[in-house]
Amino acid sequence: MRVVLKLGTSVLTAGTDRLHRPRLVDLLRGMADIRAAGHEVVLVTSGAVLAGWEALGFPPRDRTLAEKQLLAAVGQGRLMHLYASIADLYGVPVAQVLLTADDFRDRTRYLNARTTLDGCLARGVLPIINENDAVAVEQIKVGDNDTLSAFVANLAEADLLVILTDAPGLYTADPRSDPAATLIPVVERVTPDIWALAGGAGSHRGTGGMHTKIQAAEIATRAGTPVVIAPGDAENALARIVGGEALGTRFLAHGSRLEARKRWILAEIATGRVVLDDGAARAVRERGGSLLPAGITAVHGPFERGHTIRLLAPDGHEVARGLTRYRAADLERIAGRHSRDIEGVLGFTYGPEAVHRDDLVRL
Ligand SMILES: Nc1ncnc2c1ncn2[C@@H]1O[C@H](COP(=O)(O)OP(=O)(O)O)[C@@H](O)[C@H]1O
Ligand SMILES: N[C@@H](CCC(=O)OP(=O)(O)O)C(=O)O
Repeated sequence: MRVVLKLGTSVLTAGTDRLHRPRLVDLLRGMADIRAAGHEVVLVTSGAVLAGWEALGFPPRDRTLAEKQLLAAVGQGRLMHLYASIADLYGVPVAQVLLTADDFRDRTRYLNARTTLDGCLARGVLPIINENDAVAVEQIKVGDNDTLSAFVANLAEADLLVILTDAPGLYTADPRSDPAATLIPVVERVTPDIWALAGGAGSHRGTGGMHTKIQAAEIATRAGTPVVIAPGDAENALARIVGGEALGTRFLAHGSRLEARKRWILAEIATGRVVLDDGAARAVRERGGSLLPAGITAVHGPFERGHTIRLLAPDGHEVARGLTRYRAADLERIAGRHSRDIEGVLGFTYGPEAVHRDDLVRL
């Protein structure tokens, strides 16, 4: 399974004012354990602002954006240093990836971020993601790491999103203020009744409380990824959740990830077209195979890398639709050529396929 794990400030501090080192050791051991069992982990972490606050000797709290950016700039490096040194104990190399909303909006940046994540996972590196707070002004911010983790789950096409926090899961009311509140073990759909359960902005150190977690669950489950919100202080929480134990609250996915992806590809407006030779048209239509540049006879742009394009048979009949890995101008130069020539012709390569079979919907 590919798992995106989100750790909130509340988990990293374990109820204190500082990053709680023993808690970080436990969490990293948990990640190392499930990696050793064959799973892939992408970590989305908060805690930069808190780490900066700690490093500067706990100055009076100031909620302005400029102050938070300053604290994050001070804290992000320290946070990463802690992660890197503890992960080292378990032989896990780490990578820092800082993202903002623009990285999800701009298709080229989106695809490049995905390439980096895939590269990390293929090499056994643990990617550690946070919002790039130091540069992200209000207009370009995702704003909270729960939502960021749902975007990352889509980007990484995760099989599961686990959000660990300081509450035992989603309760019928904020358990801090209502002692009679009880745990909701399974949420089939994020309905208005579920939204109504989210209290205010959460703990005094966290951002967003349960509201942003429900929002994250809605985004991820719509794209086909189930979500678990669970307590960060439960022993072996991650391994137990990945093993299927009912810990915290599980939000069920709407259909499979592949179905969601295909729905999304079909919903895109496709103005670009490529014409395939007979062999390629048959491979795509009959086997759902990838489209290689060698099978392309004509390119009708303009389109950019990552856009949805139409794949036409030699008679003009549309056989499939898919996301192109190359923009029109580049495809024109490599059309009809062997994939091993791509780098020589373009000076770079995004891989041997023009449209990968995972990005293709047959019609
Ligand atoms: N219905 C609810 N069920 C559980 N927790 C809730 C609910 N409504 C509000 N909360 C609050 O949300 C808090 C978790 O959010 P937050 O402090 O932002 O954590 P994090 O730092 O992990 O993102 C909990 O401590 C809890 O007080
Ligand atoms: N990017 C910020 C965290 C933002 C955030 O959503 O915090 P939290 O509610 O603790 O997950 C930081 O690193 O401090």
